[in-house]
Amino acid sequence: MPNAASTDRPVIRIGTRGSQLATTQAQGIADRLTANGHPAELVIITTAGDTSTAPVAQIGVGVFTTAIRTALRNGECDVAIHSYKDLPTAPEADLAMGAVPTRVDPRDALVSRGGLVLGELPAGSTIGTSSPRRAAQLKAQGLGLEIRPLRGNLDSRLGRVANGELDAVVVARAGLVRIGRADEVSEALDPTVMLPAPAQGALAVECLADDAELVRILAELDDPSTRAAVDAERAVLATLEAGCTAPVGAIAEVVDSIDSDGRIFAELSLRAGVAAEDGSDVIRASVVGPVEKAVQLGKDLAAELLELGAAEYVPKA
Ligand SMILES: NCc1[nH]cc(CCC(=O)O)c1CC(=O)O
Repeated sequence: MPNAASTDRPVIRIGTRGSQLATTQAQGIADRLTANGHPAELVIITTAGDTSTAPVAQIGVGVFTTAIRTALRNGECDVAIHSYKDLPTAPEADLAMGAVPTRVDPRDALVSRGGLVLGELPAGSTIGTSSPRRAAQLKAQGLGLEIRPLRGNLDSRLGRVANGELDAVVVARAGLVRIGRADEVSEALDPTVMLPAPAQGALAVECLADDAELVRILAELDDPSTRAAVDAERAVLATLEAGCTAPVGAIAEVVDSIDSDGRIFAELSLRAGVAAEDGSDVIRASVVGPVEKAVQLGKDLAAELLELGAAEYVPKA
């Protein structure tokens, strides 16, 4: 039975990429909307990122997201779902971030043949990633690993370990969780070793800003803690004027703090870093502050990174 929030609106059409990962995460949102009394279905949209296997650094910003936003603006769908980390940081005045649902594990994951953890991989092991952020942080570990390019869907990336082409790959753990393959993770990489991409593991659920009814419906799916964390992480990226392929990592979490009277209150803990592409240096900084100051915390932390020399390692977006 539809609940009190139900409306007479036609079925909500959710635009998503067609990969197994994308459709799984979009179906999760469709199911939640339907359960809330707002029937929803998926509309598959092909993006430049799906039709090219060139490194994202070459195809450019927005490869996975532009086509979905265009479909939203053209009325081919009512809602656009993106992996939040794929979204450019530039604001879009005609679009609303209707919901940032509770994120899954933001960490990167090592998937290696034989289940070896990072510290067990022998020097000379080949490790697949086309992400400058992952490559730089792996090189900074000084383990003598050989970085190899890696694109394609999750299934084909993992396949290159299984078929012996590579000794290991690094991918977002969230992707593996969403497609039900978290058991293949050899090691969830701690952020002190590998800072994840800003917004990794989070979804962006957008609609047109002037669709007030849909803005209200989507708000039911919002997780304010995830939204604050992602806002802080992306403020770091935006302030550094770095693109999604820059060697910039950031992770924020809402944590419990305790005041001088012993009262527990929520704060936002934010860590971020910028790595030299060759792994010769990683500049890191961290801050803890009010959750409602998420964006300012991110801006301030980026300013601190710049003071520490980050600009040298950040290619302009
Ligand atoms: N850049 C592609 C991309 N966009 C989102 C994810 C994973 C899931 C997520 O972070 O939400 C991936 C794959 C990866 O980085 O391994």
